[in-house]
Amino acid sequence: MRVLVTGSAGFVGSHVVEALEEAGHDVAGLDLRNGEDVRDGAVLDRMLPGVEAVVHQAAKVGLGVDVADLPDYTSVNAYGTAVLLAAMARHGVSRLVLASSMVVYGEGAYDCPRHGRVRPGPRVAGDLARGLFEPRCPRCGSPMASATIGEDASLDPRNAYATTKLTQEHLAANWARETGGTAVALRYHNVYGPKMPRGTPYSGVAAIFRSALEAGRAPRVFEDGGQRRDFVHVRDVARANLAALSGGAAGALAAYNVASGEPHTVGEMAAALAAERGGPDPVVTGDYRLGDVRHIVASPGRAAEDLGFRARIAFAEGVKEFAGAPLA
Ligand SMILES: Cc1cn([C@H]2C[C@H](O)[C@@H](COP(=O)(O)OP(=O)(O)O[C@H]3O[C@@H](C)[C@H](O)[C@@H](O)[C@H]3O)O2)c(=O)[nH]c1=O
Repeated sequence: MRVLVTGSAGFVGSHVVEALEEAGHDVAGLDLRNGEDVRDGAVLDRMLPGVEAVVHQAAKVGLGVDVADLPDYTSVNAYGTAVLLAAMARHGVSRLVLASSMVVYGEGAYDCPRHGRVRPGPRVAGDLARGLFEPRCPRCGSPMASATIGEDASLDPRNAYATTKLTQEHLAANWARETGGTAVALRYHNVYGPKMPRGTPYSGVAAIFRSALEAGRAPRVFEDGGQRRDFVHVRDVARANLAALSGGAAGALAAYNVASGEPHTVGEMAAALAAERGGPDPVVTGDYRLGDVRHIVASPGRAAEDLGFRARIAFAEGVKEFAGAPLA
């Protein structure tokens, strides 16, 4: 297939390009680093003729918790996707794979012993400052056990980044309905791996820990380090994109978790990276970021069933490689 990858020079995008080429696809790339803006319809008009599918990775990423960030996130993620979809319609491109994110869920799922499956709201500063990190049942205050989250869970985007990621899904669903196109949204969990951007506020915790260790500093673990995440290796994420190119159904958007199915705590990630690099040992600070979710544990079953995608790189193996791999 002739495939256009947007964000092709980025962390995930560059691995996607490699995976698609290895599978024999004819890949074109578009990236801001090469002066190509997805919001520029004329650029798309030049690149889309002959393209059969678009894999849309270009986005403004990061935490996006500052209201001042809203215009930029909306412009790049929401408006950029709208321009891309309109151009795809003009050129009769009928297949889209979209990089979405687990942030569309907000907090993870929990089981209350009295009320069953619960989706708690944001944790409050007062509780976090007192070290009360685990969300309690909003109805009865009982402690809850974290549970896996599936694609049918209610969506609860809580910041600029999350809101524009969900908007991208809605726009893609609209495009699919109107044009009969096929859209697959991949909700990435915590992606890590070679070429991850060096520790900036915009990169994930694995890169931030890795950068600290490289500089001889101890990784600083927030809360008590018990926050659960699904760390999924970037080459597995690239394979998920490849699988998504032949998934989905005409006229609709299908959304999938892209996850390893093997949750680990943030403390485990810090400890494993520090052990691989020979220290320094992580420091558990008790600090917290307001707006962070406590646990988000993915159910990877639907992607396995519908797309045949199963992550192959286990945590121990992936972290061992990442500890010594190049960062961007
Ligand atoms: C930066 C940092 C985070 N943490 C904790 C906070 C969280 O509980 C946990 C995970 O934090 P983060 O990796 O920042 O991600 P996160 O789990 O909040 O996820 C979000 O993060 C964005 C970077 C991505 O763009 C988003 O798509 C989304 O994945 O690690 C530390 O303990 N130490 C640190 O130095």
